[in-house]
Amino acid sequence: PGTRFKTLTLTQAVDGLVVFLLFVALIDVNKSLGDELKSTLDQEYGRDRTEFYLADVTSEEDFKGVLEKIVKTFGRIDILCNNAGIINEKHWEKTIAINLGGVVRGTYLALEHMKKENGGNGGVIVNISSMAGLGPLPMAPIYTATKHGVVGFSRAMAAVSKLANYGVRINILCPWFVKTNLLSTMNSEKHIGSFFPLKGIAETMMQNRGCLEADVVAKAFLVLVKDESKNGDVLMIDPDEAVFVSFPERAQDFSTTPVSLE
Ligand SMILES: NC(=O)C1=CN([C@@H]2O[C@H](COP(=O)(O)OP(=O)(O)OC[C@H]3O[C@@H](n4cnc5c(N)ncnc54)[C@H](O)[C@@H]3O)[C@@H](O)[C@H]2O)C=CC1
Ligand SMILES: CCCCCC(=O)CC\C=C/C=C/C=C/[C@@H](O)[C@@H](O)CCCC(=O)O
Repeated sequence: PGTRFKTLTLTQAVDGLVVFLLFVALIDVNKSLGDELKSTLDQEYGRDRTEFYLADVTSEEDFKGVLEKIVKTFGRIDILCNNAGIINEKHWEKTIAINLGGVVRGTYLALEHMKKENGGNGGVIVNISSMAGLGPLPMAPIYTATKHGVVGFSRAMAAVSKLANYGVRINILCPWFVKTNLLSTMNSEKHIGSFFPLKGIAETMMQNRGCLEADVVAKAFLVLVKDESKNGDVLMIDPDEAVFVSFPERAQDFSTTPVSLE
């Protein structure tokens, strides 16, 4: 949902994905972006390989209805990518509703169709977080919070799926800065609000280490889709490497410094 890379980069980005899959459903709240993307993919792969569905991931009715339409038409959901995301530190409730609420909703709704106890075929869900989901970005505390939430929620749901034998793997992708429309919103006070004076931090990070192309992110996505040993795994990708992140098994296993409460 909100699975949207720039038209050119999406064609490159999901090259392997569309070839790999029988059918790709594109879900987005932006009709013009969705129609444009479908048109590009039709030219690349033929008119019967993708379909665009207009939906707002913050709407239970929209999202539920679209997934039901997709399952009715194609019989199943094998892979879901919860990708919709924005940066808006001013209207932070909207950011939470999309970046975290949309991922929760998409995960729960898809599991109803995918989990084996419901007669589903199992499959894999990949939730798109960010490296800001692993370490705070000072210019975007709400964005940071939503991306940390995506990591925590998805890791917990992966444990649920394993314990409940859903047959659905749930993994997390944490990219560095990527050349997409989202980055343009970083430079506007309208989106960053009172943290706008700190935007130089992100600019310096990009100057020092560059930006990823969307097709590289898509290759990392396919690792999480194809490696059936991965469930609850967090793949971090930056301009130098793609690495699986290790977390302590328990909260108390983090490196700690004792404090006397006397
Ligand atoms: N661009 C970057 O530097 C990075 C992006 N990400 C994450 O990647 C994901 C994709 O973002 P990008 O492709 O970079 O940005 P983008 O702005 O190009 O794509 C986001 C898509 O989500 C859609 N969307 C927004 N609100 C929606 C809603 N309520 N319902 C349905 N669709 C909605 C937009 O219409 C757009 O097509 C986001 O979750 C973002 O946080 C993670 C790390 C870095
Ligand atoms: C608000 C902009 C979000 C843009 C889209 C992204 O999700 C990009 C995230 C990319 C990298 C995030 C890295 C975070 C690193 C933190 O652990 C910390 O190292 C940042 C410290 C920044 C500083 O003070 O130098």
